[in-house]
Amino acid sequence: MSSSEPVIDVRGLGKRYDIYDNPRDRLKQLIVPKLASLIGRSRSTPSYHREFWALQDISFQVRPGETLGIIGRNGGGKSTLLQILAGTLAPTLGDVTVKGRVAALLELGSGFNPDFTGRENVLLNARILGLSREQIEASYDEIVAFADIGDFIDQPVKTYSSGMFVRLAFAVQAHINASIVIIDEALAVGDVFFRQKCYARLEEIRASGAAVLLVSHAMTDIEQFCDRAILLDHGKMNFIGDATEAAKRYYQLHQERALIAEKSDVEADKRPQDFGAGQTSNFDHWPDDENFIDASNQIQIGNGWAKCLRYAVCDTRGKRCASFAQGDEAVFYSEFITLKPISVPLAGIVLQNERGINVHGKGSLEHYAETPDHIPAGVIIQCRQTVELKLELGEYTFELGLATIDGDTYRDMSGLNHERIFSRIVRVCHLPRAGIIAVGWRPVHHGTALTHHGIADLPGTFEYAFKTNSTD
Ligand SMILES: Nc1ncnc2c1ncn2[C@@H]1O[C@H](COP(=O)(O)OP(=O)(O)OP(=O)(O)O)[C@@H](O)[C@H]1O
Repeated sequence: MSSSEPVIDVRGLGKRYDIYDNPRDRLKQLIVPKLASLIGRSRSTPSYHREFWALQDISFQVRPGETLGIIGRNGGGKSTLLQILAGTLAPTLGDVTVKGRVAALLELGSGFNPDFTGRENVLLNARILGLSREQIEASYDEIVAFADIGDFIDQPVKTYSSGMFVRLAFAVQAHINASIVIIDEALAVGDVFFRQKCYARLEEIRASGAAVLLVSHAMTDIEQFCDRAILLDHGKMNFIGDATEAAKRYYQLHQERALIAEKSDVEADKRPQDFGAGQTSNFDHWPDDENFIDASNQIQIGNGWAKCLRYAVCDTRGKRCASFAQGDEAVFYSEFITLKPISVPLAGIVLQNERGINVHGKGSLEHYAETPDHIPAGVIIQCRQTVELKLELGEYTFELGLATIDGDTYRDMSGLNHERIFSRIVRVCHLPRAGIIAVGWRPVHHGTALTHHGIADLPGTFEYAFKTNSTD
């Protein structure tokens, strides 16, 4: 198979479910048409169900070595699509071509027999998945080592914890030399060490030329692991393309839904506060115009409530700067204008390294910045954010964004968990490719040139104590 030939080819896929309000209707639907045809009245048979299209007009291709993310809000159709690709569900419309052996990490361990030992299940499962006796023998030790469940391998799997069960099931699927690997949130289970191991293994599988399909609600996984992603919304393909872009659109979609609820919060009768109209800036220092980048030439993804006017990255003297020494302070300035009234503004930046990994994302929310609860339309929001660049040497791209959240949530944040807060945030304006900064060596007179090794310099302490060894 040439590397450009797709291993998955989906064209015009549709999946319809027939919804019955009660079991009696289901029975009627089964019997009445048959009776009607017996008495020659099949044309006027009533229908006892509603049609629901879980997937509509889905078309895409996946090539060997590619990782495709599938994202979407709950009920978007992700699992339905994966089940069709895995062959456990039939499509209603369209053509689905899947070439090669499929490892489906959907309901992990569903093929295991609870009374058999782990060892027996591995052998049985691998056989069912199409491995020959020789292939099983060749990979058996690797599977057991990967699962890392110790002596439990010789115990019946009904005695396993759910974590052990998943580890073993994942281990089998990850070693069957599949040409397509389908994963539905399977990696959300297990501890962080096991997840890291799973991702490392998936990288190997992908490097060996297999195609990987990954469903996840964790956009960081999608952005870091996938080349492209499909965004499903109510069963339709809202977007297919670059994974980072898909993740952004996922959030945007999320906000557009939250927007309706949010709008009622921001009432026109809320009196605008004094926003210092006519002043150049409320800050003691604001860089001169020549330091700013005009944001109207930049890509801005937004919901129309505000737009970014301009921004600047400066050194501590307020001069435009794109190249810093490790540990220097960078100052990010930005100006947004509100086009509609918004609640509490949440502005911030995200720094990504050369591998596209978010190494730092922070803003007014995490800094608990002082802000009014309501900002009317027509106000220029000025932001100044400092970041100590205690980072690995290298180039970093930065993103800028403005979001909003209702005042009650902002004030009650300490009592709410992250998910709760996050679900109430409406993303207003986002500049995904605002610019690049470089972090280089710090010229040193004494001490070490590098402040740390690795991506981040984490706050911490180190102490020594010395004592004489009294046994000598
Ligand atoms: N057997 C079924 N009968 C009727 N409707 C169904 C059936 N299975 C799924 N659906 C509906 O199809 C839609 C898509 O479901 P699916 O499970 O594929 O979504 P999903 O994107 O995987 O959601 P989640 O993120 O919550 O897992 C949902 O509205 C769901 O209620």
